[in-house]
Amino acid sequence: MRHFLTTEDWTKQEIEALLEDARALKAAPQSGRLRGKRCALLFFNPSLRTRTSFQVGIADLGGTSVVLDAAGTWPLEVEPGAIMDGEAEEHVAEAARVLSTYVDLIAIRAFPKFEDWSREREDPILAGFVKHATVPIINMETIVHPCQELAMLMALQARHGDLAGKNLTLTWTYHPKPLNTAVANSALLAATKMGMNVTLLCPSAEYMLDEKFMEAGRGLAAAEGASVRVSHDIEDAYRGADAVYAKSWGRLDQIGLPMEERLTSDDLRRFIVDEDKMALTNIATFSHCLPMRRNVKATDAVVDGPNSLIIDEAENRLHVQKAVLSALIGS
Ligand SMILES: CC(=O)N[C@@H](CCCN)C(=O)O
Ligand SMILES: NC(=O)OP(=O)(O)O
Repeated sequence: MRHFLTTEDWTKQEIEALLEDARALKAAPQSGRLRGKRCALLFFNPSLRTRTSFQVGIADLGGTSVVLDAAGTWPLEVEPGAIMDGEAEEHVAEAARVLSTYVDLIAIRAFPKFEDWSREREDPILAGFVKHATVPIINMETIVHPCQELAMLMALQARHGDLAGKNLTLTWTYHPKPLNTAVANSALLAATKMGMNVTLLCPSAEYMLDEKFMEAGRGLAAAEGASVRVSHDIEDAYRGADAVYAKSWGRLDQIGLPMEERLTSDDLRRFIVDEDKMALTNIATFSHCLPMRRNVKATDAVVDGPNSLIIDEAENRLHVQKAVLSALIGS
């Protein structure tokens, strides 16, 4: 039995095969590959794209899905051995095993709570389901977002062809709230796996991603003869980029502090993706996972410009997830 938890568990050839199948599914959306199959989609956080594209995609393949919003199910405990005298009414040991008797696959979205990174970086909710469920698990975004990775790669390949040797600048952007690092971790993993040279642009060393993802990215890049570098210099990081990917994230060293102590300096609004910065690039494409605050993360001119891939990438979520579902439980 195979899961889709992180692309780190899938070889480059397997990722290429998923992308190839996604293109086939885009051309011929309907099939009976999931006939008789039932999927549970469990959301601990909001979603527009993931929720819709999974439900529609499962229907396209002849399967059925049930969406469970965590707010509408029982508060869940995931710690092994917990004395459950707090908020949680149910342990993942039961939740995962019971769901496994009803459905053929469980997909989970569970962002870190940004309370204790040393624990959250182990992805405890997803790990709890993997441990106790007896059906395949798909990660719909936890500390990585592998479905977004595939959608990003599909959009980049459609525009750039072979991605090997192309330069991707992954830029941090301002956002009023400290956001999850999952999509940034994932953009790094996906791009390096395909042999792109990644420049990670962020304001200072405090904004670095978790070293385990940096190390993984460096390893993947090295295997493809590509590179990962970090820059805190906006002009330097944009120069020569073929693709710009934007994401905001909160400082890992501030996780657990009260929100009023985690405010981002207004000065960092200058990291917005705008036409002046894009003019430094090699006529780069622009993308972002969405949802996106316009004129905070990127200007309207960039978002609505001819090199913006945001809608293509979002559409691709449907196609790539159908390929993943087919690979895990399809006939
Ligand atoms: C506003 C917010 O929390 N955005 C999330 C959503 C990512 C895509 N699902 C983030 O930027 O991490
Ligand atoms: N990009 C993405 O995962 O979108 P949603 O959060 O709307 O699902």
